[in-house]
Amino acid sequence: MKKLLFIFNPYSGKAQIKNKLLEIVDIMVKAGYEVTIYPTQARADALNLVQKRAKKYDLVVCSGGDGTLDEAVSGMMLSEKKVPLGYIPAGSTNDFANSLKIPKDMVKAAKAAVSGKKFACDVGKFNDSFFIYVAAFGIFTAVSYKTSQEWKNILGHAAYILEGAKSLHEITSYHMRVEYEDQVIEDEFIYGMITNSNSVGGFKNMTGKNVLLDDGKFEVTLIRKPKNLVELNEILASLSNMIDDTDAIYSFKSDCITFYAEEKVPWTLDGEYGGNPQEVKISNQQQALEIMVKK
Ligand SMILES: Nc1ncnc2c1ncn2[C@@H]1O[C@H](COP(=O)(O)OP(=O)(O)OP(=O)(O)O)[C@@H](O)[C@H]1O
Repeated sequence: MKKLLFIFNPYSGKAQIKNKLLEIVDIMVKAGYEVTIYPTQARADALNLVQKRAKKYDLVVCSGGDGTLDEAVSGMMLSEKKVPLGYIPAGSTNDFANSLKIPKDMVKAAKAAVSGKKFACDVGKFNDSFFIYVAAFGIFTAVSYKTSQEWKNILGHAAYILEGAKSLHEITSYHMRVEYEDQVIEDEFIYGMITNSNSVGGFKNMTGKNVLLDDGKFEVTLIRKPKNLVELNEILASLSNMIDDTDAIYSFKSDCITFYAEEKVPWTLDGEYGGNPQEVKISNQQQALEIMVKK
């Protein structure tokens, strides 16, 4: 009999899994799986369990928010043997599920997890950690460490922080040297985002056009510290129109990018705190993970 490991965060979102659990497990069993069920008990549980146990199963399905998905992906990347991963979204924003066209409805997502098709998805490696759709630092991220609910307000927050700064010197920025392919950029940055997703913070097209999740490339957006009020206004205008029409925003695609900062910089990985390294190497592990999506 095929074996399925089902890991869910019972508290994700509004704990809506409580009303769906029976139906979800029934779908798994009807699809021919013997199911092991594990409600996460603490942070890092999903990561450790997937890393240690995935190899004994034919399929791993996780349910929760971005944090749980990130842990399952990281666990799978560290597992001796990778097996396909299904995802039943239960968090608040679920940018990545939208990008992959994984249904928002938990029951439909469960069906896709057990009888959908495999999609070989790119995974981001961030020093020794992993992310599935976004690694970011800077002004937008400070608020988003807590819950991804707050991602929804990132643009509002950015505008607030930028506009609220009495002088440009008040905006926190990081001096960094950024290297990718044969390019080097050295500047003061207020924000950086490396993504593999069509939407971030619930905003579609925020990450650029023609985004593919299996092309081995990230979309990179870096915002330089504005030099004067004119530039600040250009940045705000670009952000609110979601179009890049200012020199203060660098945007490009790359498969490998290195950041050297003069100080420690706090990052988020998939909306969760990702540590504060001074040096970061981010590389795209092309099609490293099979994710179950709707047929
Ligand atoms: N039993 C638990 N007690 C405390 N924390 C947990 C537990 N189970 C999981 N976690 C941790 O909670 C964090 C957030 O979980 P998750 O992303 O699934 O939910 P969420 O925050 O409600 O979703 P979203 O961020 O999309 O709104 C994860 O890092 C996860 O490791």
